[in-house]
Amino acid sequence: MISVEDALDRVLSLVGPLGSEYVPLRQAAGRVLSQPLTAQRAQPPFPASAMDGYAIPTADPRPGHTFHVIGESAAGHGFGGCLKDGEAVRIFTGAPVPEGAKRVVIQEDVVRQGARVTLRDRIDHQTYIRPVGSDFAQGDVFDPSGPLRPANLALAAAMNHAELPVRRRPVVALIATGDELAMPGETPRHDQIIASNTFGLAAMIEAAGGRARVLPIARDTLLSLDAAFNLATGADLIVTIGGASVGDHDLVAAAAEARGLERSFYKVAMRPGKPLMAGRLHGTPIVGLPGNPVSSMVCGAIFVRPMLHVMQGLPAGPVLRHRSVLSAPLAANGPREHYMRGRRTASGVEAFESQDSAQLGILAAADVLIVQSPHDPGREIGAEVDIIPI
Ligand SMILES: Nc1nc2c(c(=O)[nH]1)N[C@H]1C(S)=C(S)[C@@H](COP(=O)(O)OP(=O)(O)OC[C@H]3O[C@@H](n4cnc5c(N)ncnc54)[C@H](O)[C@@H]3O)O[C@H]1N2
Ligand code: MOO
Repeated sequence: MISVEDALDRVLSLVGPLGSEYVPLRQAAGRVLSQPLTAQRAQPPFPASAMDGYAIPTADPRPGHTFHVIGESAAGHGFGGCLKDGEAVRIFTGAPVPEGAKRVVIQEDVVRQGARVTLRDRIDHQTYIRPVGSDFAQGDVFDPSGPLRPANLALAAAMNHAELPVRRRPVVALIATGDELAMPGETPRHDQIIASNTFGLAAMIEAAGGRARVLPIARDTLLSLDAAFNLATGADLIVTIGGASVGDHDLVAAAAEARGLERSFYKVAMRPGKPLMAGRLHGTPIVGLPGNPVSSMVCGAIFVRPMLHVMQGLPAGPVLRHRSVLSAPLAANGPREHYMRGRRTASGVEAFESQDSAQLGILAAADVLIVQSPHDPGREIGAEVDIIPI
């Protein structure tokens, strides 16, 4: 058995960044740029008014000062002329500030009578002019560090990019295995259960930027598993679920070996998730998850998600941990790193009493995994712990 850290290094060494493609802005949310963007123009591209009011050619006007209004500048309809002493242009937010203007006076600070405006008693000292390029200059480089967020997309649009160069989404072939499995909505035999992990993992993969290709359930025969591997051809990553342990019907490794599996490791000192397997099958990375529903989801979060990050060009590393304090004690741990299903409470976090890796109800109620090191002697209320939000 290897450590979780070692296993993560090994699975991450099986993958690398995928190629890139251009996608329309509207499809780029959550994708990762494959090259930095360069602003095609400055923003604002002209000195722009920040307020509704009057553009005047005087930087430091006095109360009572009067101007003759000679035209209007609206957003999308600038004023063509140049302001001279004693003149003003009616202006609106976002409109180009005319040549010769030194500042904008907001309309609340003037009295307008016909074509004349007179400044009221109290006028502030702001110019209300946004200089050219005060948001970004032409040629500025934008290279966000993570998946594209809504604000990033707005910025890319403002830089006049209609399509963005992004990493290809990793295609993940998901193979659930087991004679006991039926699909949701089917009428299972009394000795069957419903395939559940598949759907949790598919959602996890897609939330992490991948595309899940859910293949038909493979039965517990070498022939059926072989057929499933054939269907996985072309995927960027193969993930199997179940059949990873030592039982007579746990045939995933045997079926993969018959096809030339280069195994990287089998068994990790973690709980749940001990019978995890990883390697390469004809060049394609493969991860064999344990079948227990919680085990497969926890291994998905700890190993598959970071692999998908690397495939999209994001930095390699473990899932982000936070610190919290215990609001209930933790019992001593055995030799495996324990990823305990827990919940946030008013004063910290606490682990659920049952940590059975078959119980999806508890996983669904949990909002954190509390990480307990191997051989940890146990912790009192108030002790600090690492948590992983889920
Ligand atoms: N003698 C030993 N027995 C077991 C060991 C061991 O070390 N020695 N390890 C245990 C651990 S830990 C785990 S985890 C499980 C993993 O077993 P497998 O990966 O072989 O998984 P299966 O036997 O196929 O299934 C286990 C369990 O999960 C259910 N399952 C499987 N796939 C799905 C699915 N897609 N959706 C929902 N549920 C699924 C399956 O019906 C079983 O109940 O082995 C222990 N045994
Ligand atoms: O380590 Mo197995 O993954 O629960 O129960």
